Amino acid sequence: MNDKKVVGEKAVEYVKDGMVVGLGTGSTVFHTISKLGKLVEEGLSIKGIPTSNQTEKLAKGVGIPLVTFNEIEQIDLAIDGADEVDDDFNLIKGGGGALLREKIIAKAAKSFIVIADPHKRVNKLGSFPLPVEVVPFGYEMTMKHIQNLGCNPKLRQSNGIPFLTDNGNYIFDCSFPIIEHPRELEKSLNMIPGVVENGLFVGMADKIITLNKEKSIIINGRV
Ligand SMILES: O=C[C@H](O)[C@H](O)[C@H](O)COP(=O)(O)O
Repeated sequence: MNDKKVVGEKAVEYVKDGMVVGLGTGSTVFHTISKLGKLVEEGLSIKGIPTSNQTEKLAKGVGIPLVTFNEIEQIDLAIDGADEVDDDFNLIKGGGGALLREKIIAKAAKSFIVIADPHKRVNKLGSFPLPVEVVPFGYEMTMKHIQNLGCNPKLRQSNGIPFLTDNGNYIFDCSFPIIEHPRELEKSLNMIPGVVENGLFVGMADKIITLNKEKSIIINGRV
């Protein structure tokens, strides 16, 4: 059984005719987007707004009509994966480098559903290095300020050169000890000049779709 496929396809049940849907990035939401493409083919009428160039390409490929922010009033629902999910619905995202657009879209959505295979579930965030997007200008100095918050930042590389996000920025993957206070850390990071955004999503997710040990689907909703 493909856990990512199971949770990814389950999320499709929340998509209704006429909705504007925020389309996340990654290997879990791949299954959501593929399934939505099939439903569009069968007559479902939705508009998608992608969180990355990769997702834009995928969504176009499966026939989902896309919109941009200047064409819509609001996003009804955003669906996305995560790198870590804690018991309080806090997330680490950005393993694929799409965290900035993902956060903009999650924030704009009336409802935000996170799909996570069981490996993503943790008691406390921090085993997965936290992605932090920074502008290239002065990144060496930005790195020192990030480091002062108590982590070991590594500049993400791709084929021997710095990885570039869809926004033309760099990513530091920051190994913290366990993150005890995600809200505070999220704010402190974003106070550093040069930091564009970080992968902590605190208090944003409304629903987590995952699997339990027996591989049954569980859906946790914020009360
Ligand atoms: O930048 C990438 C995103 O935050 C992804 O949603 C996250 O990395 C999870 O990806 P996957 O579903 O491939 O594990």
